[in-house]
Amino acid sequence: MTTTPPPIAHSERLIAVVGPSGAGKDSVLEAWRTLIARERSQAMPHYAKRVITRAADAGGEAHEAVDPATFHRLREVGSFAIHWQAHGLHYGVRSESIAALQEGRWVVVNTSRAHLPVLREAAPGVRVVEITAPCEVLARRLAERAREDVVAMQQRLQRAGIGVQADLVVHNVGDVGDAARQLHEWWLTLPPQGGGR
Ligand SMILES: Nc1ncnc2c1ncn2[C@@H]1O[C@H](COP(=O)(O)OP(=O)(O)OP(=O)(O)O)[C@@H](O)[C@H]1O
Ligand SMILES: O=P(O)(O)OC[C@H]1O[C@H](OP(=O)(O)O)[C@H](O)[C@@H]1O
Repeated sequence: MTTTPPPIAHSERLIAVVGPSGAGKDSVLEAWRTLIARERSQAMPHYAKRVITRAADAGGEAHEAVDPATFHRLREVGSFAIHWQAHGLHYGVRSESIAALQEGRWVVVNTSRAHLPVLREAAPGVRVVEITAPCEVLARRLAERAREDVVAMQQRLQRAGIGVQADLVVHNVGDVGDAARQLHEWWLTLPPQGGGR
């Protein structure tokens, strides 16, 4: 039996970061975190950790690695506020990972473009940030990152065209710090979080 994720309260402070594989979602979020840390007056948004059926040592973000059986069990008992599937992997965000929304804090989740319609149903206030780059740039970055094999990279590139309606589009083609700055400037136009910025 598959459980439908419950509605997400206070979703107006949820930021969904999406974009094609290799666009630099993780990199821009990391650069944004560094930027905010430098400007100490600003409270950090909460970055939601992901549960993924991918090996812990696969590289990239620090995710919670689980096997498929564990993932399905967690999903069936309703542990996830958000969950989706892509690239043959399962992804989930535990309810406690977005609990900061209840305190009026901003919560950032790196999620899937294909899953956005479902997420918008559960979280009508969600703000969507698309991070993107041209196809040839994606191909080069995926090859350089070398986290996936060639077939998996091709499959990721084939999804590059999935369209999104976003509140902010960041073209991450130059310095990653510039992309993070664009995201930051946009975030500063939004209502401050509980406890201020
Ligand atoms: N502005 C940039 N300039 C040069 N390289 C970049 C830039 N942004 C990201 N990269 C590099 O591109 C690769 C992909 O970046 P990253 O893993 O952040 O993308 P992603 O969108 O999170 O991808 P995925 O969805 O596959 O996890 C990484 O090796 C990263 O170091
Ligand atoms: O192609 P779409 O549906 O946008 O997204 C698919 C998935 O690919 C990326 O995952 P990863 O970080 O590369 O594992 C995204 O974060 C998302 O979870």
